[in-house]
Amino acid sequence: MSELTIAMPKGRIFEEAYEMLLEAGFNLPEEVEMSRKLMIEIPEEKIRFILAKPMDVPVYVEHGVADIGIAGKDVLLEQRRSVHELLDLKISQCYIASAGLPNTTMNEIAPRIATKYPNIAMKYYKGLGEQVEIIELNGSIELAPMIGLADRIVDIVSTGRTLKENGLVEYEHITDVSSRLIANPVSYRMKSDRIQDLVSRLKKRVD
Ligand SMILES: Nc1ncnc2c1ncn2[C@@H]1O[C@H](COP(=O)(O)OP(=O)(O)OP(=O)(O)O)[C@@H](O)[C@H]1O
Ligand SMILES: O=P(O)(O)OC[C@H]1O[C@H](OP(=O)(O)OP(=O)(O)O)[C@H](O)[C@@H]1O
Repeated sequence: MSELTIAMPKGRIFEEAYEMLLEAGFNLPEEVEMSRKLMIEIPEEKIRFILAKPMDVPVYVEHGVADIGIAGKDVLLEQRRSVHELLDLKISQCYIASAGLPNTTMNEIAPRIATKYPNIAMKYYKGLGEQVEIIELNGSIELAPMIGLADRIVDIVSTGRTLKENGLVEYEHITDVSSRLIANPVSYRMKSDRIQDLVSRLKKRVD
């Protein structure tokens, strides 16, 4: 049996993904959840986990240092890396929307859009025929319209609480997001038995 390296995102996806793997019958020690280690070997399962920033998971998978990984659709749409998307795990469900201060129209000449997703935002507004200036931020995106940095934000919405508590309203729903199982194309061919086994076990948890 070949060894499988799985890139897991730290942060909010981790817990749900870890639960799914447990439910799918993988014998994972609690250590994976609790420790600060970034690489964890599970010899009995011939699995090695690497714990990465969510935005970096597709990088490890594209380069083949991880055979498979778990990544948000937002990250996949933003980065468009050469990886196979194998399964919608239907966890960490949310969506990407545009939002801003209530009752405001966008500045007609090059409206400013603050976002962590410059490619998704650019593509969206281009599709609407609007020329925009993208202001890239790394977090706390909702601040941008509040302090006059941008006319709109393009960001993740889940419960809507962050928008509400900051006096913003949603304007357009752009796309739905959930976490996906992704694979390196070469690993997918070379380790197809192991990867197919993982996919079918996880699929049972999703359906
Ligand atoms: N509020 C949310 N509710 C549900 N899923 C979310 C939410 N925000 C983000 N996600 C999904 O979870 C993924 C990881 O989000 P997380 O906040 O853990 O990462 P991050 O913001 O990139 O990391 P960090 O906060 O460490 O910089 C996102 O790529 C997205 O798919
Ligand atoms: O609709 P809600 O349930 O309020 O969730 C949406 C918020 O969650 C994410 O932020 P995160 O918590 O990752 O913080 P960040 O600002 O550092 O990205 C996202 O960027 C929104 O700000």
